[in-house]
Amino acid sequence: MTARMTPDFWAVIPAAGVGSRMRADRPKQYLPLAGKALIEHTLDCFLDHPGLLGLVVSIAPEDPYWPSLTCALDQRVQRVDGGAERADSVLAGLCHLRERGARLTDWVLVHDAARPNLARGDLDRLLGELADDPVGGLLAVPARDTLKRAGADGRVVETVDRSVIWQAYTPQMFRLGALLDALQAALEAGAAVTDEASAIEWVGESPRLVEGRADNLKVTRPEDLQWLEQRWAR
Ligand SMILES: Nc1ccn([C@@H]2O[C@H](COP(=O)(O)OP(=O)(O)OP(=O)(O)O)[C@@H](O)[C@H]2O)c(=O)n1
Ligand SMILES: C[C@](O)(CO)[C@H](O)COP(=O)(O)O
Repeated sequence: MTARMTPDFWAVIPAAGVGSRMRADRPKQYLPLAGKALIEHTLDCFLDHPGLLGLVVSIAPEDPYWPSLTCALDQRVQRVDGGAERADSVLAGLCHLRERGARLTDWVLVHDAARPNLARGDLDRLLGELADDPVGGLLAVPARDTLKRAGADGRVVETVDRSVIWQAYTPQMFRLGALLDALQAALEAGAAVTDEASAIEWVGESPRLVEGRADNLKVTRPEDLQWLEQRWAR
């Protein structure tokens, strides 16, 4: 812990996806956004933070784009080969941290390469609110709209109680040892692990939800990138 009142941390950035829903000429993390590649904005959020101990980015093995980026030369950034699924890419990053001497009790923040609009205030709130938490947790956004459960015929079955529904965002913050163990166990059991919290839940723990900004969106479809471009151009 430093005098900043937020704990020091490692970052793991899964960036080995192909971005199929984006339908672009390259993986979405390399598409241009406000003068540089989208992933460079994502990494800047962490590289600008004084509590960062180091950052591991999981990149597809044959990826031709990563080596040409300026951030690939930063001494604090290490590259590992990502895997077939997001969870495999995260696990590769965590294993690398462990092999390089990170302690099992160290905090690790996992953040999608495809979320370039993480606000410093959200990052600090996550770090500050979870600093003494026994489990860890994640940025999340409360459901805003009325929610419907759909039947196979495309008709409404019921209206869902939205007061207990949150959308899971990243970063997600857990102790290295706890996340490694949970992710390995969940993957070996074939459990669905779409985020880090799912793995922690799978071993019976309950991650804490820390409310974040809705504009920390994951660039998934072309309109998401257009929205960010317009917003950043203002
Ligand atoms: N095998 C994979 C798959 C995804 N990711 C990363 O996980 C994040 C969130 O995944 P998603 O938005 O689903 O990205 P893609 O898998 O690239 O997108 P799509 O599902 O549209 O192909 C992204 O930063 C992506 O690069 C990864 O590191 N390794
Ligand atoms: C981890 C995540 O960002 C939480 O919302 C999200 O689940 C990753 O995207 P995917 O489409 O599930 O791979």
